[in-house]
Amino acid sequence: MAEDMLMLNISNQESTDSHFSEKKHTKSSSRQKWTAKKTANGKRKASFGNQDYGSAKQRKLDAKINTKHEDQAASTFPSKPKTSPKKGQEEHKGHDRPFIKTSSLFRNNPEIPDVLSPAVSQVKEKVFTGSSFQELDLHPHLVATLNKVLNISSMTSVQKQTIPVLMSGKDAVVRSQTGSGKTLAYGIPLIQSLQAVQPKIKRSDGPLAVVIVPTRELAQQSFQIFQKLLKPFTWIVPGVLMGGEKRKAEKARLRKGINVLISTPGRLVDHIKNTLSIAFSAVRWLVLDEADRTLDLGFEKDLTVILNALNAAGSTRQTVLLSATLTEGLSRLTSISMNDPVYIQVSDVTDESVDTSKPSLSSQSPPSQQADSYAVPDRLQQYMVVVPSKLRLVCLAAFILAKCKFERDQKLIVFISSCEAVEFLVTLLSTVLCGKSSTANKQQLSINFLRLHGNMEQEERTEVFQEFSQSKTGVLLCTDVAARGLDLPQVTWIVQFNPPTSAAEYVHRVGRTARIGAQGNGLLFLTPSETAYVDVLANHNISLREMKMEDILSTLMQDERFRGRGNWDRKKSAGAREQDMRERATVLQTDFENCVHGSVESVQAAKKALQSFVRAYTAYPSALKHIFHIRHLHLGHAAKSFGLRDAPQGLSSAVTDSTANGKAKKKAKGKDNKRPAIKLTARERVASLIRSEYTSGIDGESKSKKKRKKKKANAEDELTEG
Ligand SMILES: Nc1ncnc2c1ncn2[C@@H]1O[C@H](COP(=O)(O)OP(=O)(O)OP(=O)(O)O)[C@@H](O)[C@H]1O
Repeated sequence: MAEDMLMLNISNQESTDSHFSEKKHTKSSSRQKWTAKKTANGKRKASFGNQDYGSAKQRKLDAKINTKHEDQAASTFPSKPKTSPKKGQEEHKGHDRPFIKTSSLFRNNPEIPDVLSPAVSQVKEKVFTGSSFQELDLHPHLVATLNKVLNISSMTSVQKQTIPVLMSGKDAVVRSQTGSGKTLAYGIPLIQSLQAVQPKIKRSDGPLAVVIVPTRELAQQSFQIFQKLLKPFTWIVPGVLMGGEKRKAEKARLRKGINVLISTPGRLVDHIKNTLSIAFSAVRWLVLDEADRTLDLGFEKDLTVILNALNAAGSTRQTVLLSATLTEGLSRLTSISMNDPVYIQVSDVTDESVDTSKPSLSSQSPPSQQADSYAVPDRLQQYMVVVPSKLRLVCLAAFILAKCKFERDQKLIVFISSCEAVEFLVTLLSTVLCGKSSTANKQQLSINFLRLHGNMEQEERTEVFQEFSQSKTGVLLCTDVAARGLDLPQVTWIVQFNPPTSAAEYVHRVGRTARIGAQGNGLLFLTPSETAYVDVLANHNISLREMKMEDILSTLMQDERFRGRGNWDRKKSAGAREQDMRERATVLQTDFENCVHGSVESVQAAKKALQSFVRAYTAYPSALKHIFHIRHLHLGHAAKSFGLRDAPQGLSSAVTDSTANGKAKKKAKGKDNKRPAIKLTARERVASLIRSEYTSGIDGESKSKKKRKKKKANAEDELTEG
């Protein structure tokens, strides 16, 4: 009887099923926990607890729910044959899966439009030159260090162009593609000049060089490079300051003396304001790496404080700005106390007749030619895939399986728009794909899932950064905190699961692969309503090839863990193959949903992740709002991509219960008093979600805790940090 009622309700419409089924699942799996545990070696590992979430009985119930619900309408999925198994096929011996109908996941999706990436003449840069460092007038110990410690002998194009300019004492604005060796392009002349200072530099001289970088990981990485370069020049001391570290310890190091100071902007400002022992009178070099990011809105203020402090100290200095995407706001960049800078742009030098030893543009004028065109590495293969929202999660999972289970030595970085979504997806993907939550018939699969985002403790961030750097395989899910400057070896794929907020950020994200002449690949996920983003990239001479969603999903045919009950003879027809693929995608989605709905905690985590995704969606700049607008989001479908069976219902009522949504209250008036089934339009729900993210009280937090959280979220803008 109860089950009949359940089926009656779910057959009404998509949005009602989750309410009931969620209850059922929560009850049946109340032992599960969405927790992060410390393992024996001290590392945090996400888990759902240690028991099956899907008993055979439970799965049968799920299937019934799905079946009843899914019979409603024909799929709008393009070119799908309507094939369903005959009655006899429903009982598949030796298999505990109930018969899976695939129409829910593949139904009511928007059409996938044909996407034509406009033809562009991609800007190319030649990475290497045949010139060796010996040609430059460098200290022999520095050349030996490059050869022996860094294993480097010939210069890259950007180094060949930049080092002589900086050695001549000039300021420079340097633009060259990602992974082309910009760090050494400024690092080598900087060390060359400091080692020659007479009398020899002493620790007590304080900073002679200040290097500003946007993120903590990049600060650590740059610091390590300076440590190596300075091996023969032991009297010059490098040091790093960055948010997340203990201020007291940093103060003590500053007091002892740091000659090459590498810092994130926020933390340096902090010390300028609070540490008496920081003196800039000896500063001769100022380097702004990833200069366009460091000068982005919000951090301009910090930079002004830093520049004022340097100027007040009265020292004359050389200033260097570097990035792969120095275009907009260039005049603002150069006007920040640069002295007649030389503009260096390693532009199209695939033409052998171009002399790469000379700056490609007039030394007096900023780059205007190709100013809007970004160079991307020559051996980078760029793809995009159009995936309807509902299918995004299974498609990402299938792609990860394709690379990590069925190919060898693959190392992936997956960019996601918010910390909460990273945190949630890393747990969900590792639990379901690695079979940690599996029923007995599923084998375990070992994929090393890691995460990196700004809400993590610094100690753990450092640990993850190092672990992923050193590993040959694995999947790093991260926010844009890892988009710039990081030199993580052997990354084979960059997946942009959420599109970046600008073409420049696209270039930096994708630039974490195909570095220094290596081969690499990028895959950008777009929904059908986001395909105009391809034109935005084309405006910057970036061209992508299309990968078909079906080709990604077809990986699931190789994975028997996701086989449904249908006994498809795949050799027979394309239709049977497609039906099999859909069935498996549905099984996988069902596994995700069961996993999420297995505990109250995991549902809350999914909701939080969904909210943060929606919030991030509102953060696209106005120039991109015609593509990324919350109006285009289908919340129910987006919810599926977080393993939720529906857009959070509780949330809307929580919103309407509070004063946040007067409109909704009005609608609710006069309806069922006991359980106000408030129906909001999709738009209202999105608006409620955004408004209620920190105020809805869904997690019952105290006001002050929420306030603190909000403050943290604001400070943690994932792009630049203190
Ligand atoms: N001359 C060289 N020969 C061989 N490898 C080099 C050379 N110069 C630098 N590299 C290596 O190339 C890699 C990329 O260098 P680097 O991180 O400086 O690139 P980048 O241009 O700053 O990239 P991004 O724009 O992403 O910050 C590093 O591993 C570095 O050690």
